[in-house]
Amino acid sequence: MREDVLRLTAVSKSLPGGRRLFEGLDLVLAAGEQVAIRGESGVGKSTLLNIVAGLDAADSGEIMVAGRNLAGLDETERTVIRRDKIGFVFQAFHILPYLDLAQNVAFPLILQKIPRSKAIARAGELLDAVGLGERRRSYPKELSGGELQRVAIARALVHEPALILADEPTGNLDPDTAEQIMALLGRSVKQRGAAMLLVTHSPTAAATADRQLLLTPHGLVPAHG
Ligand SMILES: Nc1ncnc2c1ncn2[C@@H]1O[C@H](COP(=O)(O)OP(=O)(O)OP(=O)(O)O)[C@@H](O)[C@H]1O
Repeated sequence: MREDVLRLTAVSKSLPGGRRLFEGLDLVLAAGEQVAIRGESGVGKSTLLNIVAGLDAADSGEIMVAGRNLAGLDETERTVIRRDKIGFVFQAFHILPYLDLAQNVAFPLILQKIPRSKAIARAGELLDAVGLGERRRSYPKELSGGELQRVAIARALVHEPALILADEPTGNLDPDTAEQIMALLGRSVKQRGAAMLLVTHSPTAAATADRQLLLTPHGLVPAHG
């Protein structure tokens, strides 16, 4: 039996001032599964993604990513999990301005010490998949917000991560491009037996997931439409 890609057990988080964001949160993502999380602005959706990524700490509870318990790891080991197992599509794109698009997309592979020519070739394939293959030698400042979003998606998929964390991945995209991007993310998840945790306010993007959940201060509850 395959292990779950992500398992959260009784995760709680309060803000520095003491306000409790969420309490006793449980969630399991099986291989091949896409889960959308919705919820009011400020309820803690982005914070939850940061906790799963090991970029923020929960107050209590257990977070298992690809069979590894984040709490049992030191910062170096957490960095390796982030680098090898997770693909990020976050609101701040973190696209590096001094690298061209192919170099940006290849970056996760370069960090894994994949030979440069192979990494750049693979980045080109991903840029083709998001419709930016012709722009591979362009620099980020020459791109629109929606194009940068697509570069971030190509980079999130290039190293075939077990877990994709996506925060409003279609936020800057027109409806047609958004649909194509969600289909690309979905295919990538299903074909490889990866999993995706998607945070979005968009009912259309959320509807592409296998399950929709609502984040509330009392935990995650099933959401509909
Ligand atoms: N470092 C911090 N210190 C204090 N408060 C913080 C910090 N980071 C986030 N917050 C607060 O935590 C709450 C949850 O923020 P978060 O970004 O997780 O919400 P969200 O559900 O993703 O919201 P949105 O839908 O608007 O993006 C907000 O009230 C925010 O102001």
